[in-house]
Amino acid sequence: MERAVEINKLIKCYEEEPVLKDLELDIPKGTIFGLIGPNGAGKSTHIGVLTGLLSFEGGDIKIHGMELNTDNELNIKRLTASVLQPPLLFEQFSSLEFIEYICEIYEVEKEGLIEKAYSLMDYFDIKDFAKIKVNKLSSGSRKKLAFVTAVLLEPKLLLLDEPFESVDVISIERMKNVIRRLKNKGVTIIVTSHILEVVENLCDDIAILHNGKIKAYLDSISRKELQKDSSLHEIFEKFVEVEKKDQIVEWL
Ligand SMILES: Nc1ncnc2c1ncn2[C@@H]1O[C@H](COP(=O)(O)OP(=O)(O)OP(=O)(O)O)[C@@H](O)[C@H]1O
Repeated sequence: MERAVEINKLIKCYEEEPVLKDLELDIPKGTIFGLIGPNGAGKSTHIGVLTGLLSFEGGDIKIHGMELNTDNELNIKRLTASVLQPPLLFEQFSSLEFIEYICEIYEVEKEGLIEKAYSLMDYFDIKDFAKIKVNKLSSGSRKKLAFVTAVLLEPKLLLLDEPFESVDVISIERMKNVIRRLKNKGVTIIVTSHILEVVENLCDDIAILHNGKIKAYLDSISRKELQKDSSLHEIFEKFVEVEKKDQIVEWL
């Protein structure tokens, strides 16, 4: 099976403190891949490294067979789009100006772009904000604007860091519909989320990240086997070795 992402012995440190530790991970092309893990596990760091925004100290990463380094940076950027947490937006632009600006940088075909942008904004109920400055948007609308922009870039690899956070249930369903549509077109989608129900129902493969390493990689076959007896929640608890706390704090 062809790989969208191949990660070999990845080390990422903040101030010499390792956060990702010899991380190994291969993600097949055309899958919706869910990365889950407790707070501070390193999920956003992992996404940041894949976008090229964060440097790393050791190991190697290949995206569509290309080594992630300065030589290939531009080619890899052309393949990928991302929604970061918090989303990276330009505050003084209107929503539509932001979309147009990012699409111009990515050299997206101009013909029909505005129509496409309006139809996606309409689908996510943010069309009325097209001429409104980004700094006036609610956090859910900011997420949706970042998502719409990323989709308009027509990436082969879409990196989504907590795309559903702050987003209402109707729009979460619509985001899932768009993600599935992209998968059917051959796009690989990497998504982090704390909402296990969404991950469970959306993703093909799921990996559990804990203490800077992949503790479990659940593909469709191992998921079927494991989920015969346990929920994803239980599997998560097992792999992140959740400390049992039977009592709530005494003073409460
Ligand atoms: N810029 C930074 N400088 C120093 N340490 C950082 C920085 N960013 C993240 N960290 C640390 O790296 C670790 C991993 O953080 P990261 O945000 O990647 O985790 P996460 O799994 O995305 O967490 P969450 O689920 O809470 O969003 C944490 O211990 C965090 O404190």
